[in-house]
Amino acid sequence: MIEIENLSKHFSIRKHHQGAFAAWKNFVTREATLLKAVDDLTFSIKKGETVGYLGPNGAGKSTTIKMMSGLLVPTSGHLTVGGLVPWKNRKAYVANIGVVFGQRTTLWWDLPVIESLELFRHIYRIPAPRFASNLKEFEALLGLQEFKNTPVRSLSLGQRMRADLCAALLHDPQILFLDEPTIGLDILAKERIREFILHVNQQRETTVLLTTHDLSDVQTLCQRVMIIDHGHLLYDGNIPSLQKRFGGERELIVDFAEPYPEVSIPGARIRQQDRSRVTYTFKDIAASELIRRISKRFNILDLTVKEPDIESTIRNIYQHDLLSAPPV
Ligand SMILES: Nc1ncnc2c1ncn2[C@@H]1O[C@H](COP(=O)(O)OP(=O)(O)OP(=O)(O)O)[C@@H](O)[C@H]1O
Repeated sequence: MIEIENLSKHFSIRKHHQGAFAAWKNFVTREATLLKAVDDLTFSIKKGETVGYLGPNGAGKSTTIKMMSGLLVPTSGHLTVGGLVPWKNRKAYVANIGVVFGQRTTLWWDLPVIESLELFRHIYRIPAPRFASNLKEFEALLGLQEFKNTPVRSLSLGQRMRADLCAALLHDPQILFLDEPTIGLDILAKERIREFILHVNQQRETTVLLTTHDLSDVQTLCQRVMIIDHGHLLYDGNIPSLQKRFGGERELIVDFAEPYPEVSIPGARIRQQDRSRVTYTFKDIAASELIRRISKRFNILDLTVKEPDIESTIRNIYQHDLLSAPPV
């Protein structure tokens, strides 16, 4: 569905010197440096996949999405989406994609939501029955009724995002690009949007590429994650493998039948001991083996195993540059 090979986007940035002489020098020499926002990227995405596209600020995520949606032309490399080149076959291409940028709306600011949606019907030449049935379905799922006659400028952020999602999908695109679709939303609004994206992916087999800094979006929606930084692809795989490779330690909380004075176990560290409750941390040993070792020596009342959360795994990767070399 999406094929990307050796894709790069470089920006030429003018150097800025301070002062009048420097400004003159700037003007005369037009000194520039090259910023490699996306650098030699290769990957492909199959129909129906939901992929989380992650990376720290400035990593090159939006630049990639802009190229994929045809808003930017690459410096070099190959990119096709559904067999089309996004910035060449514009008309045929936009019929195939839906785009939502969390930071800005594609709707008409002064028009009521429903009139904006009607305009999309004309722009995309959506047949009337198709438009009506899609609108009915999306209205119900996104709860648009309560604000469909309100001008876009007066909507809350969560309402605006719901209206934007509806607008992006009315023409039945096969691919949906989402750039920070839940940014700034409260937990309930986020949940509603995630449920809607899942529904669309499952019922219509829409391919979804999602950039977000909210990792619970990724956990709920994505079977696959790609991590980029400095324009390079650093990781491409699923969340469990990422956790296994870069996750922190797991925790085993044990409630003993009585307080034992010495509860050390080979393969685990004691993080906390509070009378008969002990918290162990472990990484290179199976939980079942650890439990076996403990139960051999002590009487146990209760056990809980806690996985490291994805948030701390990703933080660990960014902070320690764990993926910088060699690339996967
Ligand atoms: N039009 C442009 N001209 C010059 N530099 C640009 C332009 N667009 C993006 N950049 C630079 O390219 C790099 C990648 O930016 P991009 O917006 O793709 O990052 P991002 O991963 O989406 O970041 P964020 O999570 O902060 O949105 C940044 O250093 C940015 O300043």
